[in-house]
Amino acid sequence: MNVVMCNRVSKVYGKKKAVNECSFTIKENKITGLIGRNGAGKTTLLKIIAGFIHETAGEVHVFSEKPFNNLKVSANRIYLDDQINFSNSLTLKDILQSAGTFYQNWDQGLADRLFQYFSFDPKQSHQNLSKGMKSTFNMILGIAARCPLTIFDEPTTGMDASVRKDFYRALLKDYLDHPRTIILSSHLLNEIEDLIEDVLLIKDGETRLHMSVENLKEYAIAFNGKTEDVLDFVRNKDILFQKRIGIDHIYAVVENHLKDSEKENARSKGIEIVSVASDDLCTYLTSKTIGGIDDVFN
Ligand SMILES: Nc1ncnc2c1ncn2[C@@H]1O[C@H](COP(=O)(O)OP(=O)(O)OP(=O)(O)O)[C@@H](O)[C@H]1O
Repeated sequence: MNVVMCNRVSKVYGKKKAVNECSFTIKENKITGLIGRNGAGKTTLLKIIAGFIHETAGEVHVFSEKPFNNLKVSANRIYLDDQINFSNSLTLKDILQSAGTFYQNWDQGLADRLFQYFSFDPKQSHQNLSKGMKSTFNMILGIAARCPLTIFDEPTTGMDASVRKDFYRALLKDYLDHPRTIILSSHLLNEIEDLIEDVLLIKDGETRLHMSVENLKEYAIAFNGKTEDVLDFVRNKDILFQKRIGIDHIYAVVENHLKDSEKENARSKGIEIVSVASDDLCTYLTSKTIGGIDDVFN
């Protein structure tokens, strides 16, 4: 079953198209990583899916309903980001307790154990938490709520490395016992690569790619060798990224549609064929130029 369906969804703020005709579906009980650069439209897209803001054009369905101001959708999803605010009169313990009355699948025992593990003070107010501690507290809410649709918008903002690791591990462990549909946005694929099943990559508000992490690993291939030989070899191919190495060498990345015979041909010319890390590939696919920052200096 599709939990999220977006068909040519756009969101315009004044003259800015934050989301531009995005189309994709997210199936039930999958963890999807929404990856994109700063300003790519991740938050806008997630807020549309959560039902906080209305799309300008296109069609969005969440649990087969239009999400904006929809009770069924809001009862079945949780959206967490670092902007979340709670009343100052509530302590952290109060917030956890009231969450239990709000979310049908709430696991108070798990929330309490995570709360203790991360050494929170039950009497503290949410407002006075540090940035990283706010994110950690949000994580507890997001995991213990066990909502059928769980949306984390850049959940690890401010977290230190060990808390980040703990977060991903806790989320994965709980997901394996209680599968649900989870969307996590991030700038960095490598951090969440082991956790997610699918990658939804957006660039300038448009869907650039939507596929499994497994397929993403095979999506591109790189050639490393003498500039003349490599450029000759990739002449009729779309170059996703290229970088000059030294005086007469180049590294060029193209989509991986190569036949074995072509690979052999490249090798026979002394060109090295190397795989491309998924994280690097996402950077190349969302870059404004095929040379990246080097183009500024060339
Ligand atoms: N309320 C708003 N009014 C005007 N422009 C907005 C508004 N919200 C977002 N934008 C613009 O829409 C674009 C997409 O913003 P969005 O916050 O969705 O990106 P993002 O991918 O989440 O970015 P980041 O990774 O930096 O948080 C940006 O150019 C941003 O300036």
